[in-house]
Amino acid sequence: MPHRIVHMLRARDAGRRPVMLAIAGDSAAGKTTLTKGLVECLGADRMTAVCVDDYHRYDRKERVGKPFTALHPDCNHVDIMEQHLQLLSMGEPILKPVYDHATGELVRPELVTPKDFVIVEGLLPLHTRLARACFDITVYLDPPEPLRQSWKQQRDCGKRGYTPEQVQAELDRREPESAAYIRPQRRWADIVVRFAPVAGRVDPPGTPLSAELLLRPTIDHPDLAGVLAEAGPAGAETAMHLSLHRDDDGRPVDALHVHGYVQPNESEIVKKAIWERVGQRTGDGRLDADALGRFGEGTSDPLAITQLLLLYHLLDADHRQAA
Ligand SMILES: Nc1ncnc2c1ncn2[C@@H]1O[C@H](COP(=O)(O)OP(=O)(O)OP(=O)(O)O)[C@@H](O)[C@H]1O
Ligand SMILES: O=C(CO)[C@H](O)[C@H](O)COP(=O)(O)O
Repeated sequence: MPHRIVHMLRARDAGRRPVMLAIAGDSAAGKTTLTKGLVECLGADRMTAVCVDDYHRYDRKERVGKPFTALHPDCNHVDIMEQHLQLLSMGEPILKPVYDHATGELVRPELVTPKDFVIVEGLLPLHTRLARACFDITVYLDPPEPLRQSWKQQRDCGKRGYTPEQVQAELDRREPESAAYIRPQRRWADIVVRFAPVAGRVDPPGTPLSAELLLRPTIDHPDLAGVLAEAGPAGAETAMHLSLHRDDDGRPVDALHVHGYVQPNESEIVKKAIWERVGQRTGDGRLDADALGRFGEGTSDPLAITQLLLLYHLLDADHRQAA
């Protein structure tokens, strides 16, 4: 079973290997935004980011008239992606294909040498068992569909030269493949992240979105009890609280709610408490706190807190390897 071999190779005592984080989700779900803050916080000298949409089999022109969209596994070199993920997870370099999203062309491949931490983001990083076996931490970004569609409209019209009608037609064409291949990856995530407004609240324009994080017991999460105690008694005006949810399979799972509408000083208390836990695992490395929570032209504390939690997991996985 090839996925077992990856686990065996990665577990054997062969020195340090990169910590691998997957961030999966549909187009414009916020993967690049989440990734960019982490890379800038840890530093590009310590972290490598790879987008697996670079494994598209056809360029934009070639895809016209094909019976599938860019979301379909047949429209991607999934087997080569798997090979490359295995190599990266063992610290080996790859010659990665490159898809230029601005022009829709496949361009010159690039040499990627993994640093201590590797983030792999894209449409299908958790599609196969072998790909999943390469990761230490897996995340699925799950914004409500209307929000994702508005992000895709803005981004594709603003940066990729599409008209609103073209974007809507493409979203409609992709929907069956989103349902068949993208959304099923949610099942394999250790953490499912949903940025969204809180239902029933009317907040002033510009209020950052809140975040709900399902913390599945597939990895060891930090003990948040101390952080929550510092945040104060659970309530609408505190920055964060935990609740018990039923997961898709009916099992109970912790849900962490991070409120975007609270006063900045409330978020600061939570950020400081998590930073202290992150700091215990940092070693000598420097971290740039200002890089967290940035999107487009705005800033968001729920985004910063989500990134901080992922930072904790990355450093914790590295710390355990060193121990
Ligand atoms: N937490 C957030 N709060 C506000 N806006 C956000 C957030 N996350 C993402 N966005 C916005 O959504 C848009 C799409 O985000 P992003 O480019 O990160 O998505 P993506 O999943 O990487 O897309 P693709 O895979 O299609 O390239 C961007 O304009 C970004 O500013
Ligand atoms: O879902 C996507 C990730 O951004 C892209 O839309 C896909 O990678 C290719 O699409 P396009 O034809 O617009 O370049």
